[in-house]
Amino acid sequence: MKTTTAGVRPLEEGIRTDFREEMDYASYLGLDQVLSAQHPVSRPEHHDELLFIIQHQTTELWLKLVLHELRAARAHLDEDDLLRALKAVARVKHIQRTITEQWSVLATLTPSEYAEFRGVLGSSSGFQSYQYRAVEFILGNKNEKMLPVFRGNQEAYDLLDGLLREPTVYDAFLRLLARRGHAVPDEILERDVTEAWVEHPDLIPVLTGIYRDPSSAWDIYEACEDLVDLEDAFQFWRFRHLRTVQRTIGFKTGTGGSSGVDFLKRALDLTFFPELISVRTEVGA
Ligand code: HEM
Ligand SMILES: N[C@@H](CC(=O)c1ccccc1NC=O)C(=O)O
Repeated sequence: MKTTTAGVRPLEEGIRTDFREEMDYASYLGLDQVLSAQHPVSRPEHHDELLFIIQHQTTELWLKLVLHELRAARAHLDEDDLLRALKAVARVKHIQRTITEQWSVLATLTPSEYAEFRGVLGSSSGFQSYQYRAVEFILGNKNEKMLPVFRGNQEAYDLLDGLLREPTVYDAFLRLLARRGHAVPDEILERDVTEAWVEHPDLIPVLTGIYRDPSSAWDIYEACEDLVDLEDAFQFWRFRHLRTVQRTIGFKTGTGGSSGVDFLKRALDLTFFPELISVRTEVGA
């Protein structure tokens, strides 16, 4: 009878083992920088602060990729390459699902554990996440009142100031629709892109026409549904964040100075693409 042995798997002849003179896994990934970028400030160091830091840093790394892909999607839309834009959006949706799922790790931080080191955080808060703001801006939730928060960080300020002045992914999508001959209102095509998006009622009939006859523009119809997926996924992240906040600090005031849960709740009422929601009221009405 074959017995199970703990044993040791022999290394194959061809496996490389000498990286004294060439790039290896750690040097390619810059692991010396990445794995030495966690600096707990609690003294003595609290066991759970590493979790708190890594949860944020992994989210920020994923947000860096989200921004990279949304910039690419916007560029592909500007080049009328809708399918290539949708491939970038599809990747973003998977990233969003990943960062939403990882809330389950932070949810293992109990209120008592968090209270033991929350004090060392000072006024720092995720409210000051410039990559989160950048993703909100490129999707259309622009707010120039956010920029002063980043006066002390020129790189962050310039990133957000740039995105504030650029068209959003939705602008690029609607301009593509106009180039395809759809009656996108001029007020949209000529809008001040530094402003937050507000619903344009005259756009709804254009989208209703597509939703009532998808065969007239299947790729546009699919793109609309993908944008709604993107918004849903963003809201799911906001909701998981809100639930995590509620379970760790209840209804305390936030370190960033907000009312906390009630302030976060109001973000759930926002929508990046209001007309794509309103069209659902019209279809089948
Ligand atoms: C124990 C865990 C957490 C607590 C208690 C918490 C609490 C809060 C609170 C109270 C706010 C409102 C602003 C303020 O007054 O501070 C906030 C905002 C925010 N937090 Fe967290 N947070 C936690 C984890 C995270 C994590 C892991 C991230 C990931 C990056 C994050 C990202 C954000 C963002 C982006 C905002 C701004 C949201 C908005 O403006 O709507 N938070 N957080
Ligand atoms: N605003 C949070 C503090 C907090 O969560 C935080 C602090 C420093 C860096 C990131 C944070 N995450 C999200 O806000 C609180 O009120 O406890």
